[in-house]
Amino acid sequence: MTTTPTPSAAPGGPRPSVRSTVHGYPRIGPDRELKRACESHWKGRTTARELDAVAAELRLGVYAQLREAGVDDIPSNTFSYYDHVLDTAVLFDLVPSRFAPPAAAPDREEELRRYFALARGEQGAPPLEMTKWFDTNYHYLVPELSPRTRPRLVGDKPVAEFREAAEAGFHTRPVLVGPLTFLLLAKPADGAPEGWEPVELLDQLLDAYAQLLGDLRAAGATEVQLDEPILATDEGRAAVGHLERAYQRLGTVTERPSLLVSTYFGSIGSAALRVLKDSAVEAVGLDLVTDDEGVDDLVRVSGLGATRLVAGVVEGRNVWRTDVPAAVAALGTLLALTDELTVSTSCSLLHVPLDLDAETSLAPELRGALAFARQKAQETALLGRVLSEGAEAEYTGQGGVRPPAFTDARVRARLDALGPDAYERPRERGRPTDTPLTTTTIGSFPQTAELRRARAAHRGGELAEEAYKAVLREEIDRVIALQEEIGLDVLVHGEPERNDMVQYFAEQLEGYATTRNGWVQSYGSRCVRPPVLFGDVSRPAPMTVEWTTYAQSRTDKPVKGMLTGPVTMLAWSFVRTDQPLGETARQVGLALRDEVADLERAGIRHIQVDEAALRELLPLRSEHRERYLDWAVGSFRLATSGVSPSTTVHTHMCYSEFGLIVGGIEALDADVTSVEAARSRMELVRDLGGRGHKRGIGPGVYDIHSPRVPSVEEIEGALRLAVAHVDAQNLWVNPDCGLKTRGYAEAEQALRNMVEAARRVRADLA
Ligand code: MET
Ligand SMILES: [Zn+2]
Repeated sequence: MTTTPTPSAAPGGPRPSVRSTVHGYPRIGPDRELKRACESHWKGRTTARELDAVAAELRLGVYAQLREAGVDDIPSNTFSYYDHVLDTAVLFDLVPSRFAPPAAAPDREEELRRYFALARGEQGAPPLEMTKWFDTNYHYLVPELSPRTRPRLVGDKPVAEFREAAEAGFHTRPVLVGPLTFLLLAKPADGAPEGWEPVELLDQLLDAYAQLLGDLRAAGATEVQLDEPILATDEGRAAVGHLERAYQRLGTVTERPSLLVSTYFGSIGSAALRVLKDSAVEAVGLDLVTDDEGVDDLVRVSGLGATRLVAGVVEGRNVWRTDVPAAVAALGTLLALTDELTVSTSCSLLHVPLDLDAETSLAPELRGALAFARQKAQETALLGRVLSEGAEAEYTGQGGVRPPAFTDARVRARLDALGPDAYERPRERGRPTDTPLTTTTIGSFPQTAELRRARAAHRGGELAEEAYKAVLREEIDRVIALQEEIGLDVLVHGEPERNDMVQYFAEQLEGYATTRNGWVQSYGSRCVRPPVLFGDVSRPAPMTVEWTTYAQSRTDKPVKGMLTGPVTMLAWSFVRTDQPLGETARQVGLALRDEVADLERAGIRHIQVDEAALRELLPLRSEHRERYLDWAVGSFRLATSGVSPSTTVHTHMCYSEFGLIVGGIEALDADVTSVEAARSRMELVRDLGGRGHKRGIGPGVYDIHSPRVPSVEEIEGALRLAVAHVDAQNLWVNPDCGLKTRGYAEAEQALRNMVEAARRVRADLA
């Protein structure tokens, strides 16, 4: 390997002083301690003090780990019991009125109870809505604001955590959600006047932030980080006026720490960058990984001058090792565009697992290409040392992160040989059924404790393969019998063999690896283990045929096969970055196409390919969307277009805000599309109806996210609304998502009510 000469601001001059930091760090603990501690507190098994003690230990563990990694500037207030946006709302007293106000002097028990009630709901008060944090799989709680909301500083979490760290010997940089991002992510509360927007509270909120900055300074903080990822979206970029006002105001606070405005998940454009450069803000953090435009923006504003650049060159939300020589070279270019530089991650490390050292069973070649949060912290520290101390010797051998063995010539040859007809089904293919309002479900049935135990025992080697399979077959028998008895039209096998809709397939596909301990927070105490898509993907053997055909053998009614689509397989995995995502999606599409063909050959007439995450991966900026939808749709069509015209292709999505991708949904060309519509009053049905959608549509008629059983009348109402917009022959009747998180008692009753409602509406049509 060739060693890149270490750059310095002035060739031959003194080395620049470059520091290192990270924007944030995983909070869940090495062994998901936070999950366990929260869940046992919710069950009433531990006191607030006991929970607080676990949390304090986790925080100090993070600081110690970052120091040990060699990171110079350590962030604090990156911890949260549930979500950092929720923390911000509570900090500034932005709590909807349906939650009882706190007692005059609430004790800690009461304080935490109220906090978790916002996240999880309580008697008579449903929780705040939860939605995806930008284009990640982390979910935040959406603040509800109205013109009557009065932001004021009522909490001290950032100050308390700063002090706690200081007492333990760590001088930290408190991290706050920035005011602009907070307001643009909030929504108007029910009853707010039409057209009113939360950003109208900006000035009042800034006063509260100003007070907080003063408090932090008084506690000894010298720098504060304000996260403004909203600037990577169209909406944020359009709000430069507000941005200017916000940082103008915060800049004038007399006794304050210096301000780092950190942006991530994409470039922010030169207009926003110029505003920040010209403001009183001392440092700006830029994501230089997600797209190529960050450096261009810097050039366009002629560099940052005296404003310090916190350069996000270490990828914060994927798991690949940094190509250190390439990063050193990139940082060299940046040194010409700023007087002062700090090396950082592209975003918070919240989105990657904690420590690669906890993985013992990954193949060594793959392991050598990976870095989790702790390793990424070490990388930023190393980059800082290389630039300021010339520690080149430390990184010999840290380039070339991807061994060539991960490519598969057969996969590439097969894809190259495909013509355009591989992506097309005939336009004329008749109706999937003769009945209007065909009833079905989305795929999974309740995952009982017994099933989970059997799966764990099978994994642990205590339950032999055949015995495990017998348990699964028994479960399928029961699910099929139940559906027949309830009177559903298109049945499913219930997915009892799947731990997770992505991991199940990742375990069986070539090119994918799964981790033992690679947990990442998804929401609250819920963590997921995204698999790693590292190489060319192919399907060595059928993945679902055994279970689907077994189910079909138990009934005369059609059984629908269930697969997870290419985009969702990518969205909920860590994906290789050495080729465009679209290319990787096509490989997954091809592997699924093989599975679809095998299902069809085995006599399965309905095949569903779930694209639950189609909306999630939609680029944050509209200019990138057409290209995305192009490859997303292409990979789905590759997976599904090999079937005969008489096979019914279904797809499923679980979001309600589809406005932006209605065209994409149409382009998938599925025969039946089921969507989450229960909570959005069938807006999508109207949208599609308005566009003259010709294929089947199954707007979810009830919300499976709640244990509540919907009444027949309620479902009937939803269906009557739907038939007003969609031809009844095209209307399918189903819940809004899979039933795996529900119990049998409620799932069964809800399905009975659903089938009865469909019968009533059908009878009226006749
Ligand atoms: N087929 C899957 C299920 O029913 C789809 C879930 S979408 C998150 O569980
Ligand atoms: Zn779903």
